[in-house]
Amino acid sequence: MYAIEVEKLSKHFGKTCALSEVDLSIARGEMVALIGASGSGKSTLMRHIAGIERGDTSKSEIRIFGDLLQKEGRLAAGARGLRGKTGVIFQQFNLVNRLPVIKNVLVGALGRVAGWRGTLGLFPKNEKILAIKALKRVGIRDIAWQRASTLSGGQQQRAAIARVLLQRSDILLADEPIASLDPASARRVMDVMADINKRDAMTILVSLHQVEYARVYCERTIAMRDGRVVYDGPSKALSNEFLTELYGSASEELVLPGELAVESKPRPESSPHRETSDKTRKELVPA
Ligand SMILES: Nc1ncnc2c1ncn2[C@@H]1O[C@H](COP(=O)(O)OP(=O)(O)OP(=O)(O)O)[C@@H](O)[C@H]1O
Repeated sequence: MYAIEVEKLSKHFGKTCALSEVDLSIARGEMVALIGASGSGKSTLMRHIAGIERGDTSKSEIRIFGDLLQKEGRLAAGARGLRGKTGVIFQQFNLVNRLPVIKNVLVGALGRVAGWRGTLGLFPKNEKILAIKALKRVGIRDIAWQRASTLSGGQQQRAAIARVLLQRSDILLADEPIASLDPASARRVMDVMADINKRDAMTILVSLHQVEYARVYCERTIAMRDGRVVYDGPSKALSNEFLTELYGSASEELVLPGELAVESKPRPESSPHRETSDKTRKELVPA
């Protein structure tokens, strides 16, 4: 059973072709990287899979766990329900800054809480307990009552992941979640996602600017260029030379600057990844 199936998806914004006949399928429980230079269509593709954008009216289809999300530019009748299966995190703007972290996480439970209670922020005790558990899971239990505006970028992303946990989504679409983070924070966020993928079998599609993270955390990478899928296969095959073949000089954008000091380090108990062997998993430390 595929978690995500995209068939012949095209999208134009005026004369700009953002997606051109994209075909892909992602199995339940996979963690797949989506890479591509700026403007290659990654965010647009994610928004379509999340059901917040509609494709062109050409012959296209998106299915979530076999159920139709959109077809030929129209959202399906069951699209609303399917959206609930998908949690989304972005590079920025994930949290309401003036609210404490726990309230931001509790937003994930809104679908289960009566409308008026949710509006007033009156969440039942069991949901609060679940929110605390989710924060513990992502390693930021101790800042549950801090205002979101005071969190570092990495902590904000982990809070956003906790919200997706509370939402009980089956799919996580993470749109450049580590683009503005320092390497250590980026690794922690990737570790948390890898852990959720492994232990909860959550299907994850994560767009990344730097291919090094794809090689370490995702067995499979889908690479896009100018709205098309130009590679779909093992991440380990994406050598810098191959990237140059795919992207020409734009490949520089996809590789961390400078030589990487690659050192093997035993991974923490809480952050293994099912599909990444100890041999291939390396610490990424810019030299
Ligand atoms: N709402 C929009 N209106 C007009 N053009 C858009 C819109 N959204 C995306 N585009 C265009 O579609 C193309 C693909 O954009 P998209 O944001 O999907 O790329 P991306 O790979 O996510 O880029 P980045 O890595 O910079 O976020 C770009 O040319 C972009 O300018």
